[in-house]
Amino acid sequence: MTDKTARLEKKLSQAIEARKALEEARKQQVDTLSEFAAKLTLGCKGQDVSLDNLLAKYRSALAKGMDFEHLAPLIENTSAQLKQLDSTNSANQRDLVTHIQSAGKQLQKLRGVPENTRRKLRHLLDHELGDIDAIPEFVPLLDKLLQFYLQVFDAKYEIDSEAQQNDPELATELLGLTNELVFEDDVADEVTAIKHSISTDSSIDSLLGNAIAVIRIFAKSIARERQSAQGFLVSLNQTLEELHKSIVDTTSHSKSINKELNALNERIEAKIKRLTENTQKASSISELKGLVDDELAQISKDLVERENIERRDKEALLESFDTINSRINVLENKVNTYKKRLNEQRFKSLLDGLTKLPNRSAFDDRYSQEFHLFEIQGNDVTLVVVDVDHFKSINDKYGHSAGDKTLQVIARALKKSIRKSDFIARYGGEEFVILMPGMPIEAAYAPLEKIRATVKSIPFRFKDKEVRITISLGATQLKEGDSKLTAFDRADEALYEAKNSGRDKLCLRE
Ligand SMILES: Nc1nc2c(ncn2[C@@H]2O[C@H](COP(=O)(O)OP(=O)(O)OP(=O)(O)O)[C@@H](O)[C@H]2O)c(=O)[nH]1
Repeated sequence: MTDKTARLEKKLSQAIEARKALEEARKQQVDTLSEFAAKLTLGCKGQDVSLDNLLAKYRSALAKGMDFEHLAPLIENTSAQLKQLDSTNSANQRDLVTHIQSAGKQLQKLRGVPENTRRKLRHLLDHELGDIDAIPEFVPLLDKLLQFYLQVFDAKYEIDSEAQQNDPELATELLGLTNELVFEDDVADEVTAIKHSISTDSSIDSLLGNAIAVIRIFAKSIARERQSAQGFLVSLNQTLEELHKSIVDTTSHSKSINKELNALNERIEAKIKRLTENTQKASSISELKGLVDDELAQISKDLVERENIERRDKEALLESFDTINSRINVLENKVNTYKKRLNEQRFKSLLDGLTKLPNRSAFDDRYSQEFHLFEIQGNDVTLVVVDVDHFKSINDKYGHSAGDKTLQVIARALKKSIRKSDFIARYGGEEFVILMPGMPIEAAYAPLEKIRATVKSIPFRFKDKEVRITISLGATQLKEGDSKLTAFDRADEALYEAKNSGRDKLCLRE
């Protein structure tokens, strides 16, 4: 009898141990989830200051191990803030579109716009620009393009004779702007055709049409980018909400199971106590047998019930962790893919689409850094401006794509000829800049001469004719009292001198 009671007590204490282990495992899983949720919030950082603050609070609450009931209001606030951010973005974008459209409507009212251009403009304003969302990095470029459009438009109303209808300067400017934009591969042919048209026809009407075409392609690519960003944020938000719900469900489910188990435990303990008391009180073996049989039957039933509850709890818990885990995996993949895209986009926006060299924005950044270092350390920095000679005639004689190919070949040759520590960028059109930190101008002479000779020795072949292409270079060294602009102007003057003294030359300016 005492044996049976001891066995029951042992079984009970084993059950309690198993329960403890289960709770420990659950605690560990919840800790892992909390850590992951904290990392996830870092993915949303940088969108908005108040959102950043809420996310920081959320992370610190998770780090302190705050339980989910207390986290719930924080999560609700964060979700509300995310929604608000989304509606603010939409409102800003609606404003931008309204401004663009009202400016465009005014333009449409003006007389003298060629019918074809007017039609394209109307389509651009009514459809394409309406579809875009303003991603901050793209706004300045879009703005530049629109300003360019207005500039060409003004030019149209200033011209008074047929002879002035061409404006090569504006054409070069539009070409430069188009070069600054990085387009997806699927529109590469369209962009090449537009660039060709800009460099072969600088009439104002054609420039107006081409400016619209560039804005159209650009707006499309922004809309695409925005859609994918929006899709990502929406699904991130949804998955976070689902995750939150799963965790809250699991927690409340565990709470109710705990209550059930505690009641059952109390019942079992009371029965064991009663059994012990009754065995002592029993006056005959048969009375004792009857009592014990009844009680044991009850206790066994309770223990089976207990096992069932625990099994169900364990299964439900495992199932809910599986769901949470798979949601987290999906989310993690989405976050990684999107981060990769963002990095690519950031990287792309600093590269020149044609030559894949750093573009002018990248140069401006690097030049500021080098200039700053020069101001505090006074080290030697040589700045070089390189320009392809008579490049226009290559376009004119052999076509715009031959011109593009030439720029790519020269860019590769320049890149190969400089040191790892030097920096080269395509500054615009057929112009490149090189920064040579740690290089005094006297020492730069020989390597720059070598670069000039290397380009001259490239065997270009167009229309079965061997063509020699040369470059002119102007170089200067940063000196005390310089600003970025004065130093750049000095290098430009040196280039001008090289051009004026017959091209295919390197000129230095102290
Ligand atoms: N193919 C092609 N041509 C371009 C590109 N960017 C600018 N250009 C052309 O480069 C030419 C530059 O001509 P100019 O500034 O007159 O100079 P140049 O003919 O090189 O003559 P010099 O500099 O005086 O030796 C213009 O005809 C532009 O249309 C481009 O990305 N591709």
